[in-house]
Amino acid sequence: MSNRRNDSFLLVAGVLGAFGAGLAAGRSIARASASGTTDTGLPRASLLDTLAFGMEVFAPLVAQGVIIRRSPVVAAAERLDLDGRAVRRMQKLRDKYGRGPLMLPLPIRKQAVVLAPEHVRRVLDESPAPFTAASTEKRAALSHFEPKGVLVSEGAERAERRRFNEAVLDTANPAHRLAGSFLPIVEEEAARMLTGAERPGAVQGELDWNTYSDRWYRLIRRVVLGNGARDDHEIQELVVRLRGAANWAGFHPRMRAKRERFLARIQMYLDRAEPGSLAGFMAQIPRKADTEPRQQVPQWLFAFDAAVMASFRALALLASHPDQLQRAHEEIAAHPRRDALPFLRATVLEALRLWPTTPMVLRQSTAATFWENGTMPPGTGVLIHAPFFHRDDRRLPYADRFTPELWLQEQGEQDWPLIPFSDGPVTCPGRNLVLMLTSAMLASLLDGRSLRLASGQLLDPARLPGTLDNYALRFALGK
Ligand code: HEM
Repeated sequence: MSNRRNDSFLLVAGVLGAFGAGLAAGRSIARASASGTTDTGLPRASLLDTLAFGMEVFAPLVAQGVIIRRSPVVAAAERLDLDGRAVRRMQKLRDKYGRGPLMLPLPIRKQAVVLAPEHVRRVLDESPAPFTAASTEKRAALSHFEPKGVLVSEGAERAERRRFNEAVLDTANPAHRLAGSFLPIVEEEAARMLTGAERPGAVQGELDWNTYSDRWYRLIRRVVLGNGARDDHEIQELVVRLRGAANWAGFHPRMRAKRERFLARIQMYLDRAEPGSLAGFMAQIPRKADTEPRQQVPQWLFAFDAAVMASFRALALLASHPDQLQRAHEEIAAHPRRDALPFLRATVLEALRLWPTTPMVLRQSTAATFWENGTMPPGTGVLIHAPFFHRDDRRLPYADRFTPELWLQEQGEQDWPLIPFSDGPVTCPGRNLVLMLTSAMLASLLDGRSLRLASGQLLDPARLPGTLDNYALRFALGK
């Protein structure tokens, strides 16, 4: 553990060092144009503001782990309120520079930060062209395990892989057409979580992160690859190792042998095509030469992590809001079928709004783009900081409160942009599947049971924390 902690602190120092060095090298460039606007009219951040952005917004997110979270850094982020500070820094940048997009004077890269809600909408609506999701840093990270995944694909290949993902994940359908196979798996794994029977040392009736996530990973392998993969710990270890490397993007050597072993194992399950799993369903979906089915699967295995985190945090929200917990119990009693639980879905969405699991939505412009106040050159990285738009207390009266109603009614312009699953043509195609499984999991755990936060103080409903360390949460569930 202490090695992991040292690693984490080294990483923070490294990220800050790299950002600082880049800035130092770029000093001369910035001096040449210190007027606060670029040659093409967009506002340009001062060196000090760029450094503050690097230290308070960018570095904490990279240090917490973009592809796989580093738990000790998440704990430190909660203690130091790093995500809250990041939002306040973004507010200061908006106060000073207006609507943006704000260009950062980095020597190594053209980089913009989005400051206005309508610009978020534009960038997401105009993806993947001229704002490609396959940005340089995303390609560097994801090529460790899925170089042909849809998220890092372009042009006709992207269109085909997107079609394939949407078909297998049944994107448009609130209840996946394999709900009849998936929901009993949720029920079974929830029951095992509750007994904790197979984990030595686990306390009966108490649910900690290790028990919760172990059972979820088993559930995910069953849903994605089939029951035969339930205890395939090797594939789990491979995905964790490869994602660990991906956190370092291009700075970590490629582990080609591991990647091949991982993809070959996925292929084995796809060949087996177990009925009732996504692997089985996939076998019925037409494909073309460049679909690359097995390279779409790693994203499904790893993106479920966010669902595990969000649903555990959703439990913390319910435990801290007795009226809402009562409402959850009423919904569960009234809906014995677990494929339509709007309030519990809204609770998971709120956990994702309050603590977004994709805090940085990244794009890169493929052509010059024209804005009210200037032109952004092609090849510019565009960063949308989701927590700023989700938790901006100057704009949103509910910024720091649990507000499930937001997701139960039609969202208004004033709520835009709440983008836990992104939006536009690159929006997450797994959204409905995730919401179905997580809400069913919450229902199975809470059905007829009381819920208490056993790991510490309740959350303050008037001011929810900027970071919530999911790894430290523990719940008592009783009859
Ligand atoms: C709570 C859980 C999840 C959250 C919050 C989430 C969020 C996101 C976000 C924000 C993006 C867009 C990234 C970008 O714009 O750059 C995305 C993309 C994607 N997600 Fe999810 N995701 C989740 C779970 C899943 C699951 C379980 C699957 C599959 C089973 C999945 C499949 C995908 C795929 C394939 C893409 C790429 C879409 C494309 O490039 O067109 N996600 N997700």
